[in-house]
Amino acid sequence: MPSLQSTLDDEGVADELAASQRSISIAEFFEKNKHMLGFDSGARGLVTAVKEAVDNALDAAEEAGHLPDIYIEIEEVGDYYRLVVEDNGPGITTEELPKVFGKLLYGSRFHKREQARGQQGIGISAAVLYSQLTSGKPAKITSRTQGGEAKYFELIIDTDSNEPEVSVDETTTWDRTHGTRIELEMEANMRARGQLRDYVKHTAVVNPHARIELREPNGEFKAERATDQLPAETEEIRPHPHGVELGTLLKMLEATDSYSVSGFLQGEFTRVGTKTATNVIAAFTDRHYGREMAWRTPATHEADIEAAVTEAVANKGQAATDEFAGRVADAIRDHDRLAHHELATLVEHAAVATTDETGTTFGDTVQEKAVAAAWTIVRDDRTADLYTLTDEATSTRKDDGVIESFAERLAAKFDGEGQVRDRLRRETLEEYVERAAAMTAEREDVSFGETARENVADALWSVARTVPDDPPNVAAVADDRDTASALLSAMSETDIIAPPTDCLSPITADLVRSGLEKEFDADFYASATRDAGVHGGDPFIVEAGIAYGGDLPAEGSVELLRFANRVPLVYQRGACATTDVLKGIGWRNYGLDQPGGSGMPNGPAVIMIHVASTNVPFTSESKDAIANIPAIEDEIELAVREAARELKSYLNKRRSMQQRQEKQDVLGSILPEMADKLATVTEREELKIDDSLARIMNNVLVERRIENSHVELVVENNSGTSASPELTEIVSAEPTSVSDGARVVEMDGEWFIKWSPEVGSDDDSVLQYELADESDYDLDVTGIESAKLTVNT
Ligand SMILES: Nc1ncnc2c1ncn2[C@@H]1O[C@H](COP(=O)(O)OP(=O)(O)OP(=O)(O)O)[C@@H](O)[C@H]1O
Repeated sequence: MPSLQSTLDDEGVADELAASQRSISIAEFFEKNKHMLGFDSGARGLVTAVKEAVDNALDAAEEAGHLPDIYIEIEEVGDYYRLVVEDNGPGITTEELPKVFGKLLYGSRFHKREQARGQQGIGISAAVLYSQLTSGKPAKITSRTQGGEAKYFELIIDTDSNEPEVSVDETTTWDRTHGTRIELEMEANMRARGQLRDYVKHTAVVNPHARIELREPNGEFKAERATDQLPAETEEIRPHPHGVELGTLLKMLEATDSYSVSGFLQGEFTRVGTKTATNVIAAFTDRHYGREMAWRTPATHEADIEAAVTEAVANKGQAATDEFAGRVADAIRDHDRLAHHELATLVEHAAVATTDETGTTFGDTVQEKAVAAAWTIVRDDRTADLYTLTDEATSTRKDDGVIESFAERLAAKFDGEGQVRDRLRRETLEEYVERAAAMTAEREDVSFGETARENVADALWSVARTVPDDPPNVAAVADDRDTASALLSAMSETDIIAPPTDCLSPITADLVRSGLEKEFDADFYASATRDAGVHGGDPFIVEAGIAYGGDLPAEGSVELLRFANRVPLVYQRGACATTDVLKGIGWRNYGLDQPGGSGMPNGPAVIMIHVASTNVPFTSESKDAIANIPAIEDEIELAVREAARELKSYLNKRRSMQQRQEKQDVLGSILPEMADKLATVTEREELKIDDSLARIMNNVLVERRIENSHVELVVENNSGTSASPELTEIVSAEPTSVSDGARVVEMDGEWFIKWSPEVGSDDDSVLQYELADESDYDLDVTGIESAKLTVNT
């Protein structure tokens, strides 16, 4: 077939192409790109549909303050699978229901800054779309709001218009008093049963307040409620100034009712009050207008100032002129440094005071002339000033002559056109320093490196003054990208307290731990919850947990559990920021095996990571993986490292205990033989092995000595630190004369005598009592690791 080009000229091709252009409906687009929404295969499609429906069910129930009660059923019906998900949420009104299920990009959460599982308003309608595309059947929905009648709908999505097409709309009966039931038929298979089970099981782990039941062709799974406590209610918040993008800022500037930037900042952002707004505006003004250099005032030139001001003032009479000039000179002397606008204010005050004193007026023109005359003298000494500033800011190794010529060159830069007020932006100042330094380095054949240049620019900028000009108003900022960009930079460089976290509902470290304990039989658990960070104006919190040892499989790499807003992430583990961060950590430092020193660590461990945010940045609409956002990655790393440090100290301790035990075992087998030999050779009584072993091993030794009715428990501390063991002696007769500090409790004919002595290093403690009758003895010692304890009773 001939190509378009071979049959048509350029214009013809363009016309032909123009004729074939048409807009594409959202539903049509997703129909062709199902994989983006997680519906790329029958196996995966089923998992995604369950996930979307269950996430919505949990969101809805929690939002209405109900403890979620969710029922999931998957059944094979002919060529298709039927999925039913029921919840006890608030139900959906008759007006809303068709749009919720029959229109893509329709939802209640997209514009809210509040933690929720749903974000985009695509999930459930995409499942409806997938079901109708593969089975040709409509979605069947029952919903009932509290006190209302149950409604039954059948609908499909019209992919051309992205609008619901309702075929059945009637009243029905339903045993739930409120909630929603959705029934979808779709082409599917159970090949992803593992992922489906994992999703439901892990959802139960991080949502202990939910009751979830799953029935599928090959079995059942039931997660009963572990707590009646709903997660803390979240509040909607405004964006935080840190991390907002320029496009978003421009949109907000256009939409706001505020006139001033200060009002805008305080009204549209969280954590901005008057003080923070003032700080942001100062930084903004510095960027927008630049700062004014404040020169060291010429202390010895008072006479010159008076003369210059006098000369600038004409026809005001000798006495008034002298008074005015004197006042200006005095005021200048009172300042250590002076910027142009400060000089103008000071001259204005002198003019008013002189008028009060002498009755002669000094108007704007006279004041301007006086300012110009005095300013010439104030800035006249700037080479010396720049010399001192540079000398202080650079290393002492720099030669005086070098600094002098640098200062001269830098001072000359301030002679340029338009430099009347010595007002300049930071970039210009840096450029001046750069050029003067480069020239000095070249001419004097010395080095004037990057750090020295930066230090000099910093020193000069820190003595320069923020100008008093009003910042541009909101409309002016919105109109100009550069100005808006300056405001954005000012917002991000100003210290602002972290956003409130009541919009987030982290699992909390304790529940992360108990979630892991509930799910995995391990020897050790650790968890960490970080403070909130900000990304794109949205706050986020990262939590991490580690389970180690026990029944966890020792072979192969550790298991990673990923969660975002309490939703388990099932697919695309390799594309997730959590995986990348985990791979980048040097796990050998924390006691886990890591072949080659990078990549997933090996060992009997489960690592769980939860990112909670008002807007989790996913890599795609299917919400399978968290994007590589540096601020979030840093927090993931810190959370994981925090938990990993606990793991490390646990493993170190365990290792040293193992070594100790091995040593003790070896000694335990050698010592009796040696003692036996020694006793034979010396013909003396055999040594007490336990005592010697305890001393060699620096153990705490506990011995019972009985003489008639008198019983002693001797605690001998051979270790280098003090010990606080708890001893419980259980006897079958009533003890008397029990030594101080003991608690005696009788239970069913047995007496429990409990001591908690504090025994210093190399010291001992003797605990005693009397027993009139014959008795059994049973001693229990706690508070000391078994490898560091020898009990000889
Ligand atoms: N079971 C339900 N009970 C009550 N309201 C529901 C239920 N399911 C969905 N909704 C409402 O319908 C809206 C659309 O749901 P949908 O799954 O399409 O998007 P979402 O959950 O907001 O976002 P996402 O696309 O990220 O999942 C939700 O925002 C919610 O307001």
